[in-house]
Amino acid sequence: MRLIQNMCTIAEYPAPGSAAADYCLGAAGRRLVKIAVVGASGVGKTALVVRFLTKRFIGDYERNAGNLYTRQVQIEGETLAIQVQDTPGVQVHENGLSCNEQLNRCIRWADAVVIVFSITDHKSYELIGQLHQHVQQLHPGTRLPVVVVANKADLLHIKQVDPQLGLQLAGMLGCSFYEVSVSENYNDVYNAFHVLCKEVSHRQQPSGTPEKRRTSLIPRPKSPNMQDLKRRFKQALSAKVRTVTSV
Ligand SMILES: Nc1nc2c(ncn2[C@@H]2O[C@H](COP(=O)(O)OP(=O)(O)OP(=O)(O)O)[C@@H](O)[C@H]2O)c(=O)[nH]1
Repeated sequence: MRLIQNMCTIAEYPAPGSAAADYCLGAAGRRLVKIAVVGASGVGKTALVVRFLTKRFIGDYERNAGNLYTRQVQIEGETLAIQVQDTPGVQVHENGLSCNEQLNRCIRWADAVVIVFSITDHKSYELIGQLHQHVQQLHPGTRLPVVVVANKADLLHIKQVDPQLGLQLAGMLGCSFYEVSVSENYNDVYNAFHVLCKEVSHRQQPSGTPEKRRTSLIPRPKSPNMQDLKRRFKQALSAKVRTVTSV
């Protein structure tokens, strides 16, 4: 991973708000979007992250240790700093999902999550629901933006999951869904991250942002009903005054 260009490996699971976590923000102090990529082992999480960051598909990776990468993206005219946390594959035990503290810390740190499964691995698909639930449990009181990604769409001849099922499940969970082939297509990968960044960016906008202020500066046409009401109110008042003075 050290050879990858255009991004920097910062640290493994930096604590939220730590100096390491903010390192790649740079002096520009850009708004930061933090994304965790989770899923079963071998589904292509590292390949997905690397593809998004470098546009390149690199076939083989050493087993993932959970690296954090950063890049800048343009979202609606604003340059945002994005940190992407790759994570080791989630393990499943008899009594369900097994997420270690590292992974939980990473999910808590994130503003948004990409849940990846492979269409060639039904077990990885079966994890989606539990993973989504786990993510939301670690963010009580908010609904974290999540995108479900079905990877390895190029391997149709050995598929175990119909991508349509992924779409349905994502819909039920209220998530966006992307079917991608990290090895063959960059655009779908980019779109999946882009939609997530956009959602986080919108959520981060405090009220009274430039966007809102700009619109409030545009003079609004006065409601004809209000005008009418005012006119009638004045008429009624002057009639009353006339009545009072005539007594
Ligand atoms: N054919 C094909 N192979 C892919 C695709 N994406 C990833 N792979 C391959 O799948 C294997 C696993 O990819 P990784 O990115 O290491 O998967 P991972 O989810 O990070 O795996 P862990 O680190 O074990 O959690 C590698 O051999 C990749 O080259 C894809 O879209 N198509």
